[in-house]
Amino acid sequence: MEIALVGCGAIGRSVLTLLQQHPHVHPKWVVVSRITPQLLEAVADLAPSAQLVHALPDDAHPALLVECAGHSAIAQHVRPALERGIACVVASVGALSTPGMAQALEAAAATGNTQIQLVSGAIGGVDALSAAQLGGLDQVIYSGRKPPLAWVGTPAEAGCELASLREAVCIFEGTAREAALRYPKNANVAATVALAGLGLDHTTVRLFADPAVDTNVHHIQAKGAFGCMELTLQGRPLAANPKTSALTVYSIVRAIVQRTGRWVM
Ligand SMILES: NC(=O)C1=CN([C@@H]2O[C@H](COP(=O)(O)OP(=O)(O)OC[C@H]3O[C@@H](n4cnc5c(N)ncnc54)[C@H](OP(=O)(O)O)[C@@H]3O)[C@@H](O)[C@H]2O)C=CC1
Ligand SMILES: O=C([O-])CC(=O)C(=O)O
Repeated sequence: MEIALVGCGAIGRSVLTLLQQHPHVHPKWVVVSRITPQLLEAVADLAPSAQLVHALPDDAHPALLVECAGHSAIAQHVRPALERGIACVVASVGALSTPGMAQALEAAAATGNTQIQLVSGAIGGVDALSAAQLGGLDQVIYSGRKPPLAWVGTPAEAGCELASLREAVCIFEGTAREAALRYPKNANVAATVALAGLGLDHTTVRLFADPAVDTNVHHIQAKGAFGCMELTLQGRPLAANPKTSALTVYSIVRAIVQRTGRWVM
C-alpha cells in the first residue's frame, strides 16, 4: 500500500520509523512546508524510496494520505486530497473546530467518494464514548494536564511564569471548540472527545500546567443513558516534542496498518 505522509516532525519521523517494520506499507511521498538538508537526510534514512515534496504531485495516487503536521495542513493538503478521491487519516482533529471546516471536509470527501478517519491519537475510550452518545449523553468533561514545558509557546505563557510554577495552574476552562482553537498543538484530544460525544460546544474542557506530573495526563468523565465512564490516560511524551504523547504515533500507525489486513478492531 502506497501512502503519503503530511508532516515530518516528532510524530512523522516516529511513524516512518515504526513503518519500517511493516513491509506492506510504502511511504512514497512526504509532504512538508520547508525542505531542509536535515529533513532530506532524515527521510533518506527512514524512508529511502520516498520523495520529499511541498505538495502531493498531481500524478500521485496514494491509497492513503496521513496527516500529522498541524491544523493548517487540513485545508492545505487533506481537503484537496479528499476531493481527488484519496482516503485520509487525520491527527490534527482540533482543526475541525474552525467554523465550516467539518462541512468543507465532508463535501470534499463526498466529491471524491472517499472517507476521512480521525485517529483517537493520545486518548483512548473514544469508541465507548461514541457508542454511549447513541443512547444519549448528559455530560462530558475532559481535562488535560501536562508539565509546564509542554505549554511553552501557547497563550498559557501570558497568564503565568511556566518555568517557575510550584503548583498546578488551570490555564484554560471553556468549551472544546475554544480549547482547540486557542491550543492547536495541545488540545486535539479535547476536540476528539467532543466529536465522539457531546460536540465541540457542549463538552467542558479544563487544561492544567502541572509541575507535579511528568506525563501528559488525559482524563474523561462522561455520564448518560449508558451509565458512566471515567478514564485516565498517562501518556509518555515524545522526546522530540513534549507537547505530544507517544500513543499518538502508535494510534496513527495502527490506523495505517489496519488498512492492509482483513480485521478492523
Ligand atoms: N490527535 C492527537 O491526539 C494529537 C494530534 N497532534 C497533532 O499533530 C501535529 C504534529 O505534531 P508533532 O509531530 O508533535 O509536531 P512537530 O512540530 O514536531 O511537527 C510538525 C511538523 O509538521 C510540519 N508542518 C506544519 N504545518 C504543515 C503544513 N501545513 N504542511 C506540511 N507540513 C507542515 C512542521 O514543519 P514546519 O515547522 O516547517 O512548519 C513540522 O515539521 C500537532 O500540531 C497536532 O495538530 C499532536 C498530538 C496529539
Ligand atoms: O499528545 C497529547 O498528549 C495531546 C496533544 O498534544 C493534543 O491533544 O493536541
